[in-house]
Amino acid sequence: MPTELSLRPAREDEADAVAAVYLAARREAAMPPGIHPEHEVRAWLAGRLRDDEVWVAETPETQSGRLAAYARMTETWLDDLYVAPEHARQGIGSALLDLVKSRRPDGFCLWVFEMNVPARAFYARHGLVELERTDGEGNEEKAPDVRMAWPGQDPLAFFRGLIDDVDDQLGDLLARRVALTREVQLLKAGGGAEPRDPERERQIAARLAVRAPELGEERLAWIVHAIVSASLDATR
Ligand SMILES: O=C(O)C(=O)C[C@]1(C(=O)O)C=C[C@@H](O)C=C1
Repeated sequence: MPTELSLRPAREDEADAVAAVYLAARREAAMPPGIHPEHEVRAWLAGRLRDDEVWVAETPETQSGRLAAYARMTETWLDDLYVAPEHARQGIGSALLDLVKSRRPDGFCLWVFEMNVPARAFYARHGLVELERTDGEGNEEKAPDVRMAWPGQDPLAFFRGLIDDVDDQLGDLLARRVALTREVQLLKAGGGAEPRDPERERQIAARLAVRAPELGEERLAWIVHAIVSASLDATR
C-alpha cells in the first residue's frame, strides 16, 4: 500500500465526494458514457452509502472534501472500484482491491465492460478470473460485459457455490421444459404421431450451440437427447 494512503469506511454524508470520483473516473475510463445525469448519480450513491459497504481512500494530497478513490461492495459483489484520474497509477486501486479481498475472504464477483481492457488486465493481475461474457442486454449501457470472480480462501467451495446457483436455475428450467414436453406429447399422441422427432432435437441442439459455443453442437445433442429421454420417461 502506498505510504500515507488512508483507507476508511465512507460516511453517509459523503455521497457528493464519492459521486465526484465515480463521474471523473468514468469519464476517463474505457467505458461507455454514463446514461444518468450527475444529480441522479449523486442521489443513487447516497442510497448505496446507506445499504452497501463503501470504503474511501485519501492521500495527504487529497484536498479537503475530496476523495482519491472508493470501493463499494455487497455481500457477494464488488459493485464499484473507482480511482480519481489525478490519483491513477499510484497503487491506490490495488490497495483498495486488497482491502475488498480482506473484507470478503470467501470471494466475490464483479462485472467489467468488455471494452475496459485496462481494468480487466488489472483484475487478472490481481488473481481474478473471467467467468462469463454477455452481449450487454442485461446492463443499462447495453455494452458487452464480463463477469469476473475472486474465488477467495477456499476456491473449490466458492466455485461450487456458483455451480449451485446455476443448478437452481437449471432445475427451474427443466421443470418448465418437462411441462411443455408433456403438452406437445399429448397433442402428438392425439394425432397418432411418433413421440420422438430426431430432426427437431437436432434443431434444438443447434440453437443451444449458439448460446453455449464452448460445448458445441455434438455434445449438446447428447444433452438434448438425455433431457428429452428423461422428460418422456417422466411424462409417460
Ligand atoms: O417437439 C416435439 O415434437 C416434441 O415432442 C417435444 C420434444 C422436446 O421435449 O423438446 C420431445 C421429443 C421430441 O423428440 C422432440 C422434442
